[in-house]
Amino acid sequence: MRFGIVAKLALLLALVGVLAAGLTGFYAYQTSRDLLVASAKNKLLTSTQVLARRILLTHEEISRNLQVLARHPSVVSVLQQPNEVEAQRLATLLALLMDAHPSYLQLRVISASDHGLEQVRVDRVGRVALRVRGDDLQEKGHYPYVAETLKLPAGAIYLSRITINHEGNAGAGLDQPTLQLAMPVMDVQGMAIGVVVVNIDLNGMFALLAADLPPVFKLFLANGEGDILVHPDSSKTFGFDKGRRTLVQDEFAPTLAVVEGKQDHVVFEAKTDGYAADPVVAAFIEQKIAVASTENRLVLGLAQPLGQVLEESQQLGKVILQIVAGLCLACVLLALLLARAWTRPLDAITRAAQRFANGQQPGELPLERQDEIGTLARSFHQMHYQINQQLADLQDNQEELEHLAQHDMLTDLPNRRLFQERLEQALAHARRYGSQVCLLFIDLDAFKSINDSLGHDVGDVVLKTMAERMQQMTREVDTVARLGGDEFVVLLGAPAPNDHLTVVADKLLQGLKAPIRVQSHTLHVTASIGISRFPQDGQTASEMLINADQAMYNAKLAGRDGFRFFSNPAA
Ligand SMILES: Nc1nc2c(ncn2[C@@H]2O[C@H](COP(=O)(O)OP(=O)(O)OP(=O)(O)O)[C@@H](O)[C@H]2O)c(=O)[nH]1
Repeated sequence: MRFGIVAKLALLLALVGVLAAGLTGFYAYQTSRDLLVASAKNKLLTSTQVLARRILLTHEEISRNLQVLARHPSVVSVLQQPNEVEAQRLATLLALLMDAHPSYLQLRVISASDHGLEQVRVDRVGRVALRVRGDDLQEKGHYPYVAETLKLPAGAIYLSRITINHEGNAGAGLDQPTLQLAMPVMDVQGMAIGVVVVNIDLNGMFALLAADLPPVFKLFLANGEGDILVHPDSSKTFGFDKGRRTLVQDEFAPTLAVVEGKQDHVVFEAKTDGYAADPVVAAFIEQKIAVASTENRLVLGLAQPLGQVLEESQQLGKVILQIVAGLCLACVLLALLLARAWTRPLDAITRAAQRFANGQQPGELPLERQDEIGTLARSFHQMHYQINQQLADLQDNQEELEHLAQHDMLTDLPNRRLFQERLEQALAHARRYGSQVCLLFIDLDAFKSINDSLGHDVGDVVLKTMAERMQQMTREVDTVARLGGDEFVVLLGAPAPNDHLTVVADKLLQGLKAPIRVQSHTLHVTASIGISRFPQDGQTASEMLINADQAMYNAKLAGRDGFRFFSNPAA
């Protein structure tokens, strides 16, 4: 039972501790996880915005280059009066520009006349830019980047759709994701006489733009309708080129709001469709490009596997788990110690109660405590005191009862019952050791007349006085008893020869008849004594008493105020 309370209390405290530690750990882990995801989303959004800004800057740079070319005298000259010297100078310039910009696949100066004949064209072949000459130059007037650009005002930029380039003379850009930017070239009258066109290697450009992004960041690009143009899984790009559209909003549903222009950005956690096994955290933004074209919106996104984002939280989780385990252990130990400390005073009270139940002293109790345990201890102490007190009273009462059962109420002398016991003991002792027992039977003379003449109260005083005198005149080892009425007996504790007995009886007679003053009366009360001795006058207690009584009766017959020895008539 005692262990039960300790165990239960310890279990309860340990449970509370473990629960608190566990919940704290769980919320710490959950909060760190949420913070990491939120931080990853922020980082992704910022990186996507930086990337979009770079695209804008790249676009502006290309525009500036086209503007430089569109106004370049060599370009105007070649378009107005084609000549080889100027064409070669221009080709060299274009080659230099391509060397400086690795994402430029092709730079061309195309005439507005001659069905849009390519006047000067430089293609990228491997790592070098080479001029294309003669019959390899083609008529491009029917291509939108020529026809549409020629309609633009001076300095305006044409931006093509981003597509897979299937143009016959695309060179290195053939079957590659490409976009074309073009600008009209004006003569002094402001008439468009040709265009300058640059073909951009989309993959190359994005590889450069995204070069300093963390490798775990995956790049996504879609056009304004959501057609995926750049994707970690290249099979999902340019679906429209293969006759089936692959849309970014199909892969990441939250991007629909951006594609539809309802939001300029979204950040979310989502399951991917195959290129990564785990869910990802992603940020997508809309990037507008200031050109007169249907292709003036891009949807740009970056994604990072959630597992990689949470790597740090996994580490933290392990540390938290270790801390929680340590805390739990500490809680259990602390709970045990506390439970033991708290129940120790209760143990002391329980032990005290057990000792008390076994009749021992209860021992120390925590009486000085001011709490409920102290109250319990003090109550127990009080209860212990009262029970002891009652036991003592009971003992006293029992002793008193025993005394009453064995003593005469009036004189407080041993009564007949106690006297009988003592006489039997004395006889047994005498039988064993061959010693003597002497019994003096004393009866007051004419006591009845005192009662009758002076009243019972006076008679009582006489009886008490006689009893006191008998006790005073006998020794401690002797027993004086009142058998009833005015009959007393004296059992001598030590054997005495007959002459000594005579002295004792005489002394008693003399002592008893001394005057007694009661109220206004002076009484002279005598007594008669009969003596019986063991072994000669009787063998049993009743024989001894009867024979002493007989002897006393003889003393009465002889005139009272005297004593007689029992004389066996058969002897
Ligand atoms: N006051 C008083 N009287 C008692 C008590 N017990 C008995 N007596 C009386 O004691 C008297 C005893 O008288 P007895 O011994 O028979 O007669 P007696 O007058 O002494 O005459 P003898 O014995 O022949 O001398 C009776 O009257 C009883 O009523 C008692 O406790 N108190």
